[in-house]
Amino acid sequence: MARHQHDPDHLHPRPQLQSWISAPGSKNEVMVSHGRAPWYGPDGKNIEAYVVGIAGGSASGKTSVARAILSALNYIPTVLILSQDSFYNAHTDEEIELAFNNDLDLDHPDAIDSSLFAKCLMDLKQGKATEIPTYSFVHHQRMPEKKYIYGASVIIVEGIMALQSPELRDLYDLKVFVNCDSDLMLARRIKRDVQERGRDVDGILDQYLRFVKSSYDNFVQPSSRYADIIVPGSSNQLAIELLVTHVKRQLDTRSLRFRKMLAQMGDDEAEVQSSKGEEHSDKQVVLLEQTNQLLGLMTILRDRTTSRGDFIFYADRLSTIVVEKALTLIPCQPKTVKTPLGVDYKGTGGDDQLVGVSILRSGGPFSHGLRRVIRDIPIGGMLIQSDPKTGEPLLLKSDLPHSIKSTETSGEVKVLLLDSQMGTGAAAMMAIRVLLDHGVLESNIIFLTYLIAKQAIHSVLRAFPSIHIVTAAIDPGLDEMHIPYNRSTLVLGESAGEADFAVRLIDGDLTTGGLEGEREKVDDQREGVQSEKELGADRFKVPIKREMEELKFSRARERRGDDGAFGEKRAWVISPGMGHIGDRYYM
Ligand SMILES: Nc1ncnc2c1ncn2[C@@H]1O[C@H](COP(=O)(O)OP(=O)(O)O)[C@@H](O)[C@H]1O
Ligand SMILES: Nc1ccn([C@@H]2O[C@H](COP(=O)(O)O)[C@@H](O)[C@H]2O)c(=O)n1
Repeated sequence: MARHQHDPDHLHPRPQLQSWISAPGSKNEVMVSHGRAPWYGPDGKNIEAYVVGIAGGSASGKTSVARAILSALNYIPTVLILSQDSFYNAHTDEEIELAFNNDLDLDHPDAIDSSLFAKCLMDLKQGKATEIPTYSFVHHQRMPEKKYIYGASVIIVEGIMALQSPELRDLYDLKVFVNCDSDLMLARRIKRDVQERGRDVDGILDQYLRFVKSSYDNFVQPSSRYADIIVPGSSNQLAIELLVTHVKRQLDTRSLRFRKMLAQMGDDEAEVQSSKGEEHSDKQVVLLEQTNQLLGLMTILRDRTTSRGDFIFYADRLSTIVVEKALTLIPCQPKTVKTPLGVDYKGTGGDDQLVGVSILRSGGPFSHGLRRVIRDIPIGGMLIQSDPKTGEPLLLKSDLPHSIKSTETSGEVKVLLLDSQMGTGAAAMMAIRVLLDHGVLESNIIFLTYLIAKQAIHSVLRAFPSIHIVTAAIDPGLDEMHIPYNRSTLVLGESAGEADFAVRLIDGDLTTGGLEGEREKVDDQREGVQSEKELGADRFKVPIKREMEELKFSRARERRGDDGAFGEKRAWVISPGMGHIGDRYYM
């Protein structure tokens, strides 16, 4: 049974449908819901997205079937409809003129850029980010802008030639053909093309008689032999329900209980490692030298009686030390400058390809440290939080620096990935997976943290053996806890102190009221240091608020004296640890 199917669903508010391509009449749609659960296994390897290919004649009802499936899968975090319409070839001026005279054959398989279509689909299926072209039926032309897409769990492909190319067929998990009466298709097409594509009836009929009909007979209809399921083009609710049941069943077999699996695997592996005497010897982990000065700092940070002001001051101080250490892992470029005396000085320069990515919100303190060391470094954010019921990490949003989002530069970028602590390693793994999906090289990722649970080292390095981890401390314990919560005042993302930014963003009182004000005052005192807001909070604010408006921050309620625990929330906590670093720093 599907993970969320029986959730009475204020926990999973109804997803938003958005059309993501601005060209008129675009059929591409993406459905985004509360967050994306791990799309990879504990080995860090992506589990492929489920792909449904839908073919059928023009106006047979392909898009309508795709949309019906999409709405029926409303508990799946990201479902994408990818239309073949986006992949029409770019045309020359002569071809455009022919098209306006209904003299261009746009119904031949060669009219579609099938290899680009297959490449984009392959990227998405493998969990990678991709860029989709946009096409205008009004201008008969491919548009200059491309659309960045990342993170679909289910992809529904639709197009008249969707089952035509063997390259595309190989990528589908399920092949569907929409079978519709020709007269009905023509009637629908006339109506649609007049209303949506700026055509006149004479032209539509001309084009139909010249190209559309013969293409249907010669290419489209014969491709129905590849279909697993034939769906009628009208009165098709029952067929769609059967289709959806099948897809749901397939998806259920892929669902994971990720964090628990990691915690258990970490335990086993840590035992094996200790028995071999290999604890922490891995050269990928850089533990700061345990000087008296560092131990003194850690003592203050671990002490439950440390005031919030002191906690912030010493956390900031420690983050700069960790950042400085991490920078020693990045090769320097030689750089010659002129001194004020006009003499050459042969020194070194920073790496232009270096960026920071903060796992929000716990990475916030590190962003401050990083900005103190490299003032103008681009810093992106990823909003990852825990599902309160399962403890699984959920990716709510990623806002990455341009150099990571661009396929041209992502292979060169070096990323300092920032989070206050790593408990099970689940949030860290998710963040690393996002970076890899964008083409960042594993060996170019350095994870910076104050504190890491021993087990997390094994979990993360087992999956991603080439990353580096720089930490101030390694703790032995990781305990599963069951924390009571009141359903109407749910706390999210507190497991092991890993990213829990959303909770603050969804509570108007906290973001606009007293506590935020207090934080602002602290930030104001730091010259040249970005506030939490500047570091990404605002960018995440609107969508999170909209999608999760029913969720409230229970701690705030607790402080206000509300009670009524409703259920239990699962969390993994590092021991002896530093407590909930996000809360101690921000609240
Ligand atoms: N099952 C159906 N019953 C009634 N009208 C439908 C049905 N499916 C599609 N249509 C209508 O037919 C037109 C074309 O449908 P669409 O799904 O866009 O076709 P395609 O994607 O195959 O070109 C639309 O106006 C749509 O409302
Ligand atoms: N510039 C273009 C490109 C394509 N067409 C027609 O679109 C039909 C396919 O789209 P459906 O949404 O109907 O599947 C195809 O039959 C082409 O003739 C067009 O008119 N102009």
